[in-house]
Parts: sequence; C-alpha cells; structure tokens
Amino acid sequence: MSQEYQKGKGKDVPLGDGTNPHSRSNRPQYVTVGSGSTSESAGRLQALLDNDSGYEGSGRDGINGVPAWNPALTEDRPTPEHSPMPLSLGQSNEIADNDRRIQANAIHQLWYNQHRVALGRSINRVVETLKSLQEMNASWPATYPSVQRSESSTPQRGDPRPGLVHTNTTVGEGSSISPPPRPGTIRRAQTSIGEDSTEAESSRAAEQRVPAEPRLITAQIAQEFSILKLDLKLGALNQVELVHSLEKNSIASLLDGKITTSIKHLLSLRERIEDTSSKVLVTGDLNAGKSAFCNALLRRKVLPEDQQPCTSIFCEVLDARENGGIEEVHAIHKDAVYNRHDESTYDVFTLSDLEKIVIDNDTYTQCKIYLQDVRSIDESLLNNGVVDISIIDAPGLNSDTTKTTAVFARQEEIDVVVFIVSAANHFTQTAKEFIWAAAAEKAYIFIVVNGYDTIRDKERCQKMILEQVGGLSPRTFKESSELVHFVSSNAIPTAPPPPPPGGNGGGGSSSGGDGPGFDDPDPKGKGKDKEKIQDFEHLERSLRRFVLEKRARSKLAPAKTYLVNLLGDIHTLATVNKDVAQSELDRVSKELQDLEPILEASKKAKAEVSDDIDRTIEATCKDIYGHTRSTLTSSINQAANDDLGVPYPGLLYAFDYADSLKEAMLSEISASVAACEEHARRKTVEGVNSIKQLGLLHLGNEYTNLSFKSDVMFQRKRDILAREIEIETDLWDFFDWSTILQRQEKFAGAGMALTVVTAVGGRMVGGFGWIDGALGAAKVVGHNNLRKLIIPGVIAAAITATVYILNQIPHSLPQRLSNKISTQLATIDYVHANSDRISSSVRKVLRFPADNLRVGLQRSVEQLGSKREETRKVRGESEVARKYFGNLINESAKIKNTVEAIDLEGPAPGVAAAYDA
Ligand SMILES: Nc1nc2c(ncn2[C@@H]2O[C@H](COP(=O)(O)OP(=O)(O)OP(=O)(O)O)[C@@H](O)[C@H]2O)c(=O)[nH]1
Repeated sequence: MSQEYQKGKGKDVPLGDGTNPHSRSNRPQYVTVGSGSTSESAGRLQALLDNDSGYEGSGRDGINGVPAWNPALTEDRPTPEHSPMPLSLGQSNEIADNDRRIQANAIHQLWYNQHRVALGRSINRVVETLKSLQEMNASWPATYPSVQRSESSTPQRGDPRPGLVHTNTTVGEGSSISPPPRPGTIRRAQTSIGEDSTEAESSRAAEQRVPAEPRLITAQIAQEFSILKLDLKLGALNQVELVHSLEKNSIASLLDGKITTSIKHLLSLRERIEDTSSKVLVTGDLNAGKSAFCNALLRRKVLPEDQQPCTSIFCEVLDARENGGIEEVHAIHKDAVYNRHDESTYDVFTLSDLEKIVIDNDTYTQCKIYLQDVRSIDESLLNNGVVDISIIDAPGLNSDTTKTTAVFARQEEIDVVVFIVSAANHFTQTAKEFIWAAAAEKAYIFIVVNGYDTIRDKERCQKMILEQVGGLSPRTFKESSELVHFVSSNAIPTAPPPPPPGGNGGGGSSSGGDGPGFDDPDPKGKGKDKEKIQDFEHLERSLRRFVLEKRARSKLAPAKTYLVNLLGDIHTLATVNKDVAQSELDRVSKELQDLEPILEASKKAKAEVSDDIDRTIEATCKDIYGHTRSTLTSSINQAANDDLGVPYPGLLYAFDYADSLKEAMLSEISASVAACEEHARRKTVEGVNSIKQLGLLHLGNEYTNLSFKSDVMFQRKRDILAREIEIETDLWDFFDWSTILQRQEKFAGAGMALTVVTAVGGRMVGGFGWIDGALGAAKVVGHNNLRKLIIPGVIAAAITATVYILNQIPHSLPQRLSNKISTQLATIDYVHANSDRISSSVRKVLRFPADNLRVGLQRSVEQLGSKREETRKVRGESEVARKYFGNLINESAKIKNTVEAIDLEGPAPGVAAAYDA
C-alpha cells in the first residue's frame, strides 16, 4: 500500500550546499543547517547518536531494554570553544545558533529513537503474540466476544465509541452497536436460531439443560473491543445477529482473518516508524477547502480550487529536491507501483497541467507533485530542515464510495491527519465515521475549520464545532487550542499559479517569505485580512509543532495508540477465553467424572447381560423341550384311553372304524403338538420381553426394539411328522387278546364259553394232549351221553366266544391301534424330533433380539469409550487453552504496560528549544 512512499525514504536532507554525509537509510536522521560545520559538543552528540542506532540499544534501565532517557541531555550548556580560528561576532553567533540547533536536533533524535525502538520491540512482541494466538485459534477455536441480543427495537446508541467501521456504510451503522448490557447475564455467543422472544421459554430451558459451550460474554466486553472487532455486514443482518448466526469455527476463522490484518498493519506501522519521513494527509468533505488549504500552506496556487468538486485523485506534494530539484508532476498509472526511476509507472506533466490530471480523471488515482518550496526553512512545512514531509491532498470524503474507501484505507499509512471541515457545514456523517476510524490508532487529529470568513456568528460556530470535536476525539478536544483552528484559507496570499510550459519552470519566489508576485496586494494584511493571516500563521506554527516538534507524537502515537488498543483487545479476548477454557475444563472434567462409572458399568453390564441372555435362552429352550417331550409322550400313550369321539359303526364297517380311529388319534397327537407350540410361543414372548427389558435397562433410549410377531412362529413345520405316518389295519388288530382277557371276567357266561373254547382251541392247536382230556371226560360222563353233548356244546361255546370277541372290537381296536401308532412314532423318534424342532425354533427366535442386544451393548461400550477419549482430548485442549490464555493475559498486560510507559505526551526535549521563537 505504501510502496510508492518507500522510495523517498533514503533521501538526505541537505541544506546549504545540499549534501549530507550521513546516509539516512539505517541511522537516525537529523540535519545540518547552515555551513554544516559542527562544534565539539555537536560532534559528541553525533557520536552518541551514531552509537544509538535504534534497535541495538545497549542500555539497561530504559523501556524495553532501551537506554533510559537522560534529562541532562536537554540541559542548556555553554557553547564549547571549538575553533582555533578567530571569528567575527556575527560568525560566532551564527555558529553558536547552528550548534544549538544541531544539539537540540540530536537530543530530540535520541529521545525519538528511544521511543521508536521501544515501540518497534513492542510491535515485534505483539506480532509474535498474535501469531501464537492464530495458532491457538486454529487448534482451539477462540470464543469471540459477542453481545447479548435484545429486542430489535432497542434504540441505537447515538454516540458510539471509536472503532473500525465499514467505510462505505453510512446508514444503520448504529445497529451494530450493542444494547446496554444486562448485568450478570451469561449467554452463549453462537446460538444460531430460535432466540427470538417467542421462543423465550424453551430457549431458557434449553440453556439450563445444555451449558455445553459457555460464552461468558457481556455486551460491555464486546463494546470494549476496537481493533479486533469483527466488522460483519451481510444483508439485513447486523453484526450482532450475524455473530449469533455463525458457527464457532466460522467466527474463529473470521478472527483469524482479523489477526492477519492486524499483523499486516503492525508490520506497516513498524515500517512507518522506521521511515523517517512524515506524511500529512489533508482530507475532509467535498469542497471543504482542502486544496485551498494546501495552497495556503505552500503559499503557492498549485492545486486546482473550484466551487465544484474537483480533486478526484490523491495529490502528494513533495519537495522538488526529491526529484533532483525539478518541479513536475508524476501521474501514477492505475495499479502501478510508483518508482521515480521507472517512467513506465507514471506519466510526467508540468505543474500547469495539474488541473487536467486532478479534475475528473479516470486514468490515474494518484500523483506526485514535486515542488520547490518558496518559503524559508523556518516557515516551511515541506522544507523544514528536520524531516521529509509530504502533504497529500485527498479527494473529498463524500465524493463517491470508492474514493471514500481509498481515503479511509490511506489514513492508516499516514502519520498526521489534517481534517478540513467546512465552518458552514460542520461534521457530516462520513466525516464523523472517518474520525472514529482514525481514532483507532491516532490519538490526535489536526482539525482545520475552514471558510471561517463566511460565518456571521463566529462564537456560536466555534462552540458547536468544539462540542462535536469533544464527542469525536476527546484527546484532540483536550488540546483544542493547539489542534483545532478556525481559518479562512483563501485569505492567505499565494504565489500565482505556475507559468505555462515554456516558462522558467520555477513557480514561485525562491527567496522565501511572502515576497513580490503574490496574489494578495496586501501581503501581510491589513484590517480583517490581517487577522485571518495571523490565525493561519498560528495554525501553521501549531501544525509545524504537531508535525515536527511533536513528531514523536504524530509519528509514534499511531503505533502506540494502535498497540494499546490492540493489546487491550488481546487482553479482553484472553480473559474471555481463559474463562471459557476454564468452564470448558470444568464441564468436561465433570463429564469425565460422570462418564467413567457409566463406561465401567456398561462394560460390566455387557458381560453380565450376555451371560444372562444365554442363561435365559437355555432355560427357556430346556423348559420347552421338556414340556413338549412329556406332553407328547403322554398324549401318544393316552391316545387309546381318550374319548376320541368316533362311534363304532358295527362289524361291517370295522375297517372304516379303524381308519377313523387312526385319524382321530393322529389328530389328537397333532393337537398336542400344537399345544406345545403354543406353549413355546408364550414362553418365547416372555423370553423376548425379558431381553427387551434388559435392553431398556442397560441401553435406555439407545435400545432398538425389534418388532416380534409370535404368530409367525411354527407356521410351516406344524404336523409334518404326524401326517407322514402310515399305519395299516390288519385283521388281528380287531382281536386284541390282552384286552379281551382283561374284560372276560366282567361277562361270566361268555367267560366260560371262552374258557372252553380257549381250552379246546388251545388243546387242538397245542397238539394231541386234548385227546387225553376227552378220554377222561368220556369216562366220567359215559360214552353215550358224551356223544350227545359234545357237538352242540362246542358249537355253542364257539358262537358265544365269537360274539364276545366281535363285541370287544370297540374296546380292543383303539388300544391295538394306539400301540401300533406309538410303536411307529417311536421308530421315527417323533417325540424328540418335535421337542427338538420346537425348542430349536424358540432358540433361533430368541437369539435374534439377544444378538441385537449384544450388538447394542457392544456399540454402547464403544460409544462411551470414544466419548471418553473425545472428552479427554477436549480436557487436554482446554487445559492447554486455559494455560495459554492465562499467559496471554499476563503477556498482553506486560506489553501494554511497556507501551503505555512510552511517554509521547510530555514536551519532546530538544527540538522545541531550537524552534521556539
Ligand atoms: N469563503 C471562503 N471560500 C473558500 C475558503 N477556502 C476555500 N474556499 C473556496 O471553496 C471552494 C472549494 O475549495 P477547494 O479548495 O477546491 O475545496 P476542496 O475541498 O479541495 O474540494 P474538492 O477537492 O473538490 O473536494 C473554492 O471555490 C474555494 O475558493 C475559505 O476559507 N473561505
């Protein structure tokens, strides 16, 4: 930004013969006035100055390691005898004056260097501090002070404190000013949405519940911010709303950008305090008389003046000696970096062409005007014999946005702001904004109230303007007799405009003073004009003092003010963030304290629940298996005894009867299988529920409940085994001897017959033994009787037995069939197969939620574990941050004390003595 200014840095300030043996690049600057011969004491000071080369100062007791100021240096000393040659009285006086001036300059330079070095070191320390803050901000996003939101109807603050404000925003600026703080309230800065009053209740509740990211910021703190204040303008949102709508990380990155800008600015400040030339920016509203004022200072009509807006580019007026003594204008190409030795960066014009370049020009944005000063070294500001000064005439502030922004940006690189305000119009809004912005780093602003001649009620005008100055820059107001001047620039006699090209090129008188050829027919003024000239001369003396004698103030004060403001911000930021880190630390420590037992319990629960589940499943399955087995066994065994509800249709349908019986028995068995399945289903539901209870107990809301439909169980495999059984009915199934014998006693006659038939049948079947029996009987009964009885008896007995057996079919057949079914089922291991099928199915069903619960428990343990790791990490980071910000509080306070100890306020030793008339 200031590159074009660097070129002038290395220039010596030759007086008299125009040569100076001391290069000004790396050593303190002062000038030799007159013949250039120095006395012994001046030589001593010169040597002292040479040793005090700035940053390498070897003193111990001073500020920041810089040698302490020795007041003895400022004492008046007798002029030492220095020349063996006898001199005339006039010559001696001249030499004595020169010596005194050199001494005074050197003393001032020493004093100046001491402060310069102290400030330079402080700048370095602050840059380092900011860099470390940037690093910390990257790893632990810093909390940015934000203000508490209140109702949008909060009245805007009428008189905001100085701060960095957006350059081209004139309306609604006040909206970014925070409302008065509500004492004692703590609020999160980055609560994004839903903070409006309609949600007040729930927001409050939420805040009480989740104090996760504490923001201990009050509006008060936010207002204290100046340099690092985030300048956020986006759509309709004001700064406060915007800060509230941003994520913590976004704010941290905005802060990062702000820090980068501050570092850049600090480096340019360092460059500026090391640069021995001074830049005076003359700015103000359109048509306030800036050009007229510059011309009056130069006593030459160089810059075009007009009632209409005319200055559209920055015009920097420099001493022609910086251009080899040639008066000319270098109009710098847009976007080019000015280099006097490289003509491709600018176009050369004569002074008389200036009007063309300055008025409504789009080709250039700035020009350098090299001018031979018509005034003497004691009067001139440009050619003052102490430091190189350039005067910059800027475009009117309220001309257009781009130009206004350029002026705002420019004020950061200049040392002294001379603000021209129209006596008739007072301070406009843009003017106020400019002064507020400038006040961030410049404690004092030189204010020229121009056009005072046009004011009738001068007293009222003075009173009103001074009141406004008091509000805008209290420090300037405090020294208003030196820094606020009411003048009429156009009343100052000036040399005529430069002659057109082809003339002698030297615009004005080189004799110095208000010589012949000036516009004003009454150079020193008479009557009213005399008063105006005196006022202006008073202004000039003040300005000279401000720029030269109080150079430290004008040159170093911006750096000091900026550092003090910045360090104040850093201190606030550090305090806030230390508190945030501390409360974050407390929060996570508490969280860890709570988390540890939960994690342990969770691990334990995981192991226990896993065993529990296994036991539950095993017990349930075992119970179901046992139940199914016993139920089916008894059902199969009892099949014959149960009332199957199958009527005996008679002998003719005995086979159908047998089929129906089989069917009924198998159905009975199937029914008991179904009953077992139903029992298993109930048990499964109980099992699933108990797993669910375990899940809810240990996982709470984290437990994912699986929907379980018990009716889907056993749908496919039911009865398959029972239906597969094939049982043939054969004839003997109808004659179940064991059943018949069991029942024979109940029926006596049939029993006798059956016994006979059995005996006879048995013997007949058994062999020839029955013949012996028959012979025995024949002997008793007699052969004839026997012959008569035997045949019908046998027949009757046979018939009786047959009838009896046939009658026993409904009783004997079921048993017989039941046995057959039982045998058949036993061969296919029906009972075990079904019990196993049902219990296996239950196991399978129970395992699903059980596995799900296990996974949930495992996940819960893992989540808690990683949460613990995360919390430990946050605790570690918070600890580091707390420590860092604690150190930052001390460090920033220490540097701030050092900077504040640099006294730029008191009278600067040395130079005053040389210049006080
Ligand atoms: N009465 C009176 N008129 C003045 C005074 N100073 C300047 N003027 C006149 O006011 C008009 C504007 O003066 P300029 O010096 O061009 O004002 P400026 O601020 O440089 O204007 P821009 O560069 O366009 O912003 C000119 O006509 C001047 O003659 C003053 O002290 N009293």
